[in-house]
Amino acid sequence: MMADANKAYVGPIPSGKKIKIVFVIGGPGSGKGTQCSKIVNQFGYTHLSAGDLLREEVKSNTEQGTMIQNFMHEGKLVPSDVSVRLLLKAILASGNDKFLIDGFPRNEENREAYEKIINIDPEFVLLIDCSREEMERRILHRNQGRDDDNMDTIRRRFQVFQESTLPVIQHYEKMGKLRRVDGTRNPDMVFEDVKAIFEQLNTQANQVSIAQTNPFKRWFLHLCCGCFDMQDRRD
Ligand SMILES: Nc1ncnc2c1ncn2[C@@H]1O[C@H](COP(=O)(O)OP(=O)(O)OP(=O)(O)O)[C@@H](O)[C@H]1O
Ligand SMILES: Nc1ccn([C@@H]2O[C@H](COP(=O)(O)O)[C@@H](O)[C@H]2O)c(=O)n1
Repeated sequence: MMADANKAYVGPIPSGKKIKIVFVIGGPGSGKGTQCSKIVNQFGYTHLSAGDLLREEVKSNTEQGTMIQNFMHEGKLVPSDVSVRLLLKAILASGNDKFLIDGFPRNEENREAYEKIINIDPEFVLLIDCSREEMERRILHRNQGRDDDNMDTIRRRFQVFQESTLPVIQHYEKMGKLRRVDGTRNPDMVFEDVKAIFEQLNTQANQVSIAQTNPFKRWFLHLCCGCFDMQDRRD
């Protein structure tokens, strides 16, 4: 049997480390990767694409790589412990403390395995909403030589999205964690909405840290927010 590094023990994440996770989900070709690059440039996250990590693993020529290739070729989801361990390994290898996890969780099994193995509550889940016709058109024009960008596999990937990913979306919606953007527009317009969501997260984080560290600034912030409130009411 060939040596298989990914079956080796990985983790856990050191308990004192504060790590921020944002999940980015959406149908195949909805523009997840495209928006993630823009978020990375503007907000300094590390982009981890579950699909890219799996594609890398396929190249490793291991038994696990061949198993993954078979799942991907059919547009099916790879067993969750495999994708979660690849994600964990990538998080541990990175020096960063904030991650966009793109294309994950794709089903309830992914979500449960993540909660068992990584268990860092996502700040929020960004859903890029797009019509099926538009996603299909984009994938067929993508031209990146992906083995799964053919009509048969695309059909299967859409089916997986409908049957397996929608319950995950509903789960996060119930928890108040879902942030939905209309992904049918051009990439810059979509990013305007995405940017506003990340800016809001930064504002909340700043207010929390100010409140935690400095009572004078907390009082000042309270005063300013009060003034802005009054300004809003006057307008
Ligand atoms: N808003 C957009 N408008 C038009 N084309 C787009 C838009 N966003 C992305 N694209 C193009 O559509 C194709 C798919 O985009 P991308 O790879 O970002 O999607 P994805 O959701 O990551 O796909 P997959 O799930 O299949 O990996 C790419 O060729 C990309 O350049
Ligand atoms: N959580 C995941 C993510 C992806 N896969 C497999 O990879 C294929 C391509 O994914 P993209 O996000 O790059 O479109 C996908 O069709 C699955 O076969 C997975 O199993 N689990």
